Amino acid sequence: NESIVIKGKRFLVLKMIGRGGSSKVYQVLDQRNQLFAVKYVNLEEADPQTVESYKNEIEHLNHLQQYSDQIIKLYDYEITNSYIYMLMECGNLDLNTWLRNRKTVNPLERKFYWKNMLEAVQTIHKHGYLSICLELYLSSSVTIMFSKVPHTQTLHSIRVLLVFSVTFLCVGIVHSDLKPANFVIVNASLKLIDFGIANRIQPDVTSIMKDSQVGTLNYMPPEAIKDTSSQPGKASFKISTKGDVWSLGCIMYCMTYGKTPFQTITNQITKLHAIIDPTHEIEFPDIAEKDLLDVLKRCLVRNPRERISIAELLAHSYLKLQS
Ligand SMILES: CN1CCC(Oc2ccc(-c3[nH]nc4cccc(OCC5CCCCC5)c34)cc2)CC1
Repeated sequence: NESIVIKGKRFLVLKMIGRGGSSKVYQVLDQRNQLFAVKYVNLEEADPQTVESYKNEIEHLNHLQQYSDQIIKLYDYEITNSYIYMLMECGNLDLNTWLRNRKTVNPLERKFYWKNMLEAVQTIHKHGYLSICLELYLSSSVTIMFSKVPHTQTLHSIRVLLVFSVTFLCVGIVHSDLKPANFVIVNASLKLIDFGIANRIQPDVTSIMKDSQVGTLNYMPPEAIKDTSSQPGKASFKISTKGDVWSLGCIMYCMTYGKTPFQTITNQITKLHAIIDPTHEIEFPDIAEKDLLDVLKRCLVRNPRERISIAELLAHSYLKLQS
């Protein structure tokens, strides 16, 4: 077996976990026989935008470590002009594979995984770009308030910061491509492994397209399809945190009914129309857990403004541990 050296530490490669265009994820052992996941990105053929997207993802992942245990741990990383190595926490199984292998889901396990997913997504919404820039703006304006600099200079710099923060307000701080393959089971809880910034990672070559869920429409919110203002590949400001609520609702729908709401529609165009068509009623077969039924119905509301929020979902009676 080959080995990898990251920041002077040697790791033994056990197997490849998954691969994307220019990236691969390996399961490795360190000298103390600790298990890690290493994400390797080959930058030789990567264009500057791709390189930037990876650096962006590392920055985000590094920044979010401190806020929640539901974000995969990033222990170290090494960036050169030709490659990136990210030393991360290794999970047992991604949620997509887990869902495919499980016919029935234990209701308590489902409830626990739901809480983990909500906490992970709330973390990237709360501590994404938006809050960094607001914190910057607020802290700087407070310092200016108490400093002795002449007013004209002060007002000018507040204006600059205001423009800066408003611009960031428009740039999505949401994942906007959530699906089960973005979550991994580590011991008994779910953790988010990427933020939809860098290119997709598929499982190892043996598993074909369907496993990696790359480009699946099954979790896409209606507003992302209707949003004509965004060019392909551009983060559109119309996508809000509510888009992630729709995607999480689709994941939970799958954990409840064994399939996503529009999975039976195989033609991709027909599927897109169904997702945005208000007359296409999503079926909610009756289940014992009435609270869960309510959660699903409130997540899968086509109008993002009427859709339930992450904060309301975390306060929802479904997550109370009475049952
Ligand atoms: C199909 N087969 C795959 C291996 C194994 O499942 C996983 C094990 C570990 C993990 C993982 N841990 N830390 C991880 C840190 C980053 C990325 C990670 O995966 C990336 C990508 C791997 C393919 C599936 C989608 C996620 C990471 C993830 C899947 C068993 C099922």
